[in-house]
Amino acid sequence: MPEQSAQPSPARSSAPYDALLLLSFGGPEGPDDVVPFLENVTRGRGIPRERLKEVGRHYFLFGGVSPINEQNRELLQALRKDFAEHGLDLPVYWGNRNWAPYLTDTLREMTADGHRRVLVLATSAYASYSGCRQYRENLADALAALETLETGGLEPPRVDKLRHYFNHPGFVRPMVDATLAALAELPEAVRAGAHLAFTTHSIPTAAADTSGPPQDHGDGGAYVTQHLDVARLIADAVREETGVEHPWRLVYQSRSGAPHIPWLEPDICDHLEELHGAGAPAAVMVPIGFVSDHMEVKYDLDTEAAAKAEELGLPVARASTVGADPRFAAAVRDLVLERAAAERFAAGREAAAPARCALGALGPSHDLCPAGCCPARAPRPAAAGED
Ligand SMILES: CC1=C(CCC(=O)O)c2cc3nc(cc4[nH]c(cc5[nH]c(cc1n2)c(C)c5CCC(=O)O)c(CCC(=O)O)c4C)C(CCC(=O)O)=C3C
Ligand SMILES: [Fe+2]
Repeated sequence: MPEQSAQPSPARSSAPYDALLLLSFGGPEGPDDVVPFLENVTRGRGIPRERLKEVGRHYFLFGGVSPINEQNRELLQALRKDFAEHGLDLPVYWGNRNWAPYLTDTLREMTADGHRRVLVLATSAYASYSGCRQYRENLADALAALETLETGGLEPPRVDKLRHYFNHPGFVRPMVDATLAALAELPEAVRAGAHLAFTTHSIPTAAADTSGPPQDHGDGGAYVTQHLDVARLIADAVREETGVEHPWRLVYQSRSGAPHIPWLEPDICDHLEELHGAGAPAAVMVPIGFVSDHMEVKYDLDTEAAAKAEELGLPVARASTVGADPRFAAAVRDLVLERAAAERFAAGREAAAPARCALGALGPSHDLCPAGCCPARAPRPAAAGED
């Protein structure tokens, strides 16, 4: 049998989907963008003014430019390249929640281009209100806005969201390599004793406890459980590779909100202090909570936490994020084909349910967020879920 054919085999078809939307946070691209961007992010969410000034300062330190948009452009190219090389004929668009190109504009363009079934890849790998439902709420808002906008009389497309990919090997393996590379940056004398500090965005403990489907609620919810699973997977893989058992812990960064509201702890800076106090010779910071090296990584880790480590005299290195790694692009292709096959199976157009790739103890995440998944404090319409 010939290996190649002009048409992708049914197993490699993305039908019924006709486009992929890369949906991200967005970030400012110059000094004049910073304040309007922060207004977009915080609209109606009561972030203290002091915190906003502080966050604005972080952006101004970098000329008002967040690295996130450039990284999404790179990911877009990586996805298009991977799809083209594997005969997957699926156009890829890009839209953001908080900055241009805005989600609503991109969805309008997709509608005008005739797309009827759109699959969404969010640049957030885990469950939580901020990392999942808020993206779904913004999708619902954008779809509602399309109804009142000039779309040439076209109905907005039907939108589905890819499942959480925190435990997909194409997300985990690049982080294993990045952790090994960061360990290699440390002076040899302290390398074997280095602690691994896996970091993610702190969120209110109330939001963590209600993250994921209702059966996962409580005790940090799916958010903490999923991060712990990824951290353990990376620590295990590093031990296998180096033969060294590096002590590790999941810690948090980038907290905001009022001081009297409990958020996930410890903060990375406090953790570095504690490590130093306990005689740890070095640490590697591994930002598993983020898909790319955006501002949270460049400022909160590379600037603030690095300064703390310097002050302590603790050697640290920081592992890079997955970004536009070709293995991640391939993982997205795998997830697209899996979801497309699942939709065809559900519609009775495919004989078997697709295989679903996942590492670790938790198994593949759900396709459709069930009712009560990562609830908002004030319920709002959200797309691509059961409620
Ligand atoms: C879980 C999570 C992720 C990871 C998942 C994902 O990637 O989505 C994430 C990503 C990001 N967060 C980002 C920026 C900001 N997040 C803020 C505020 C907040 N984030 C929260 C959580 C998360 N955030 C929360 C609970 C808040 C407070 C309340 C609220 O506002 O909901 C604020 C307001 C000021 C502040 O409070 O710091 C800003 C400016 C950027 C862009 C960076 C760039 O420009 O390079 C990115 C990728
Ligand atoms: Fe954030």
